[in-house]
Amino acid sequence: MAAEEDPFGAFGDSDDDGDGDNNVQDVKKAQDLLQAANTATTKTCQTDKDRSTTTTDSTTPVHGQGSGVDLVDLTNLEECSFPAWDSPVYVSSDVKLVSSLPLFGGGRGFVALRQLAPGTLVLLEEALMMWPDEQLGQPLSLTSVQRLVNHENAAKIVACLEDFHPTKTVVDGPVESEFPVQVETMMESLLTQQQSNTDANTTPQLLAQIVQECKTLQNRDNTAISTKDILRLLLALRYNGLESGLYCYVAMINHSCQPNCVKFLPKAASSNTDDNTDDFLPPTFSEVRTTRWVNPGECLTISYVPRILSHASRRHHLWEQHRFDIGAQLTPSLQRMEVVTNGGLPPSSKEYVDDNSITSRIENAIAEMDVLFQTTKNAILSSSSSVVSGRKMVEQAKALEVSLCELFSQALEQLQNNNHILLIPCLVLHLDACDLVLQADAKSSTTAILSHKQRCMLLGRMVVTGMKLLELQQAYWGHDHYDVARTCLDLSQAIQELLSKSPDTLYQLETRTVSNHLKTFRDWSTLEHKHRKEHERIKEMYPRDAAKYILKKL
Ligand SMILES: C[S@@+](CC[C@H](N)C(=O)[O-])C[C@H]1O[C@@H](n2cnc3c(N)ncnc32)[C@H](O)[C@@H]1O
Repeated sequence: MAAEEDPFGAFGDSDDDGDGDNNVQDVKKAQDLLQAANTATTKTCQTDKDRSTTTTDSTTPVHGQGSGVDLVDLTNLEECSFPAWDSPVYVSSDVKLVSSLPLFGGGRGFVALRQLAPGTLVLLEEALMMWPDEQLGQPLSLTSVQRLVNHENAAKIVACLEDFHPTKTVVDGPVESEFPVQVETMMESLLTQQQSNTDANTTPQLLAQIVQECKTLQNRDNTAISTKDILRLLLALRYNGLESGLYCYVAMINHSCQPNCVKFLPKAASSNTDDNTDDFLPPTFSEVRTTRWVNPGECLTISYVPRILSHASRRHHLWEQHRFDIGAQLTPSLQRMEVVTNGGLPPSSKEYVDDNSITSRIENAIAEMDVLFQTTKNAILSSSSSVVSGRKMVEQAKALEVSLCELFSQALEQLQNNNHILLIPCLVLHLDACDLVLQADAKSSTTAILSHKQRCMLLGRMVVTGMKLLELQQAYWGHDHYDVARTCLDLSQAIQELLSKSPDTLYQLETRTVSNHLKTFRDWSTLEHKHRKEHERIKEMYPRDAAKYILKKL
């Protein structure tokens, strides 16, 4: 399943927008507002577009890493439409769904017709089907297809899925080109698996049972649903499903390793709301926004890979799940962020990942630390606020923070590239762990458990980590991504507290690690102001109101 992201938690604060939408009459009016919001964003932001260089090679994608295609010729577009699909709630008039991309795998995709500013809402869509809770995080299997065919909207979903890649026509059609052969091989291997496997999710009995359960359903050409159709449904789910569920139009967005869009997790849109759920999207709705400037003729892309991974792991994951190969080549900006030790790229293969490679070992360590972080965080958030448990929680969070410092140093030592992409998740985890120590401390009932000195040292480490993280995120995502906003906020808050409590801590950082230009109170205060403004600037580029206006009027 392709990845989705938590958008609005990113800004680190809940914002009360004094609503004022009572006069909005209908969806049309709402769409005008949306257009206006997007236009306003375009006008006001001083973004990557205004900078002399952009770090992502957005207009010159290497096959499979960009959208899989170079810039599309806008004079020769074949628009595509799907009669079985309902129109999305909103699709920007500045993008077009086309059917003529030189891509294996359906050849369809969204293309920008005009330049799009970062944060532009391009698509708002209701899920065709959300996964049940027990499916979340689990690989899609025949059990998922069984749930689908028993869904209250099964007839509609099955009809819509006929247009998903690989389409029924491709599966049933003659094997003429390289691509259908690939699909054919996948179908055969699914069939062999289900015949030989003793796993309850793939047994022939289950397949036969699903065919029985489909008796009231049929293909669009009125034929009965066969074993082959069920396997095709499984393949279509695997190639097109997202973490939370199934969407038609979102599924038309192709993959890039440095994508220009993000699909927001529907639940995340409401997870930030303690008090006013009305302000957010219902969980079945989902939106796609740009995260950087997109040029006319560029394909809209998201990342199908769930986390930041090395090239070797991305390549294997994309092949395993989506059956396309991003190849061994990298764009120049990604190349800089992927080389290790002697300046070479770790060898990659679509078929397997070498578990002993430096990048694999670091990725495994990051995944383990991530689990530990989540467990510790859950324990802290659910703990009582007595002095004894408060002390214990702070100690646990501190131990985690130290381990994450260690993880970063180890990764840096082994990779020997202080711009490496894998340093990003190490630093994000470290920043989160610092925040957890502060949260645990704030939770303790009476007095703070951290001493003044301990707190200042921790904030100092947050500043160092935040500055490095910001540099890497800007190199990877550009300057207008909402993750950059989150780091700016963390940084400005840590600097602000140190300026008020212990500016000396900052001056000492300056001499040790950070920058030669930061010598005085004024220098740090200017930097704090700059990051705070950056956070506000980027936050403004992702207005939430537009989607809300549209949905309220549906
Ligand atoms: C979710 S669909 C995307 C829409 C698809 N292009 C279509 O026409 O239905 C995923 C499939 O699109 C193709 N695809 C997506 N991104 C690609 C890329 N960067 N390079 C090559 N193929 C890609 C792969 O075949 C993948 O399994």
